[in-house]
Amino acid sequence: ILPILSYPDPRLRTIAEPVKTVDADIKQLIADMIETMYDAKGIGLAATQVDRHIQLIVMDLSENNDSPRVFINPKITPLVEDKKPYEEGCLSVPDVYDSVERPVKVKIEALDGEGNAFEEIAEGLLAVCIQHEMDHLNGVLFVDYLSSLKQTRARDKVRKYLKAREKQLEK
Ligand SMILES: O=C(O)C[C@@H](Cc1ccccc1)[C@H](O)SCc1ccccc1
Ligand SMILES: [Zn+2]
Repeated sequence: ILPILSYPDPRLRTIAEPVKTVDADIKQLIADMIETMYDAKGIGLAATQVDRHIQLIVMDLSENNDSPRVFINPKITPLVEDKKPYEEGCLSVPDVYDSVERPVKVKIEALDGEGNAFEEIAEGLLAVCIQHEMDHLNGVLFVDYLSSLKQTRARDKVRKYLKAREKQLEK
């Protein structure tokens, strides 16, 4: 299980580098990130969130959490102007949820966990999640789209959440 960076940690603002070769190290990181994502009850996780600054995203939108997906060096192209709001959360901004508007349909071009290139049209939750994760690789958090008042409240909420969790762990 890898530690997940929490907002407003500046390392979350790092721009991720492209992956050159999908070697054994990358495959180990993929396995570790998938385990970390399941443990944290997330449906997506970007390498940035575990302080590894490479263009790697893992995701599992399935019911029984048994079909993980890997996106390496992903490129996203919005296919429609139409945007829709979605109540987003983030494993790096625990206990904060708010509405974010994003294009409803995007094209994804990426490499899979074996390094093979693929292309996919995404709508619905996959479109929301891949754009949320892509933001992480570009040092962007969903709270950046909210008002400064909401960002202040988010910082306070995360601080309180982490303090409470610390106390809990000390017992
Ligand atoms: O922190 C992350 O990047 C993982 C997010 C991905 C996500 C954010 C917004 C909308 C969809 C996915 C976590 O999975 S947040 C927890 C969660 C779980 C189920 C549905 C939505 C959010
Ligand atoms: Zn997130």
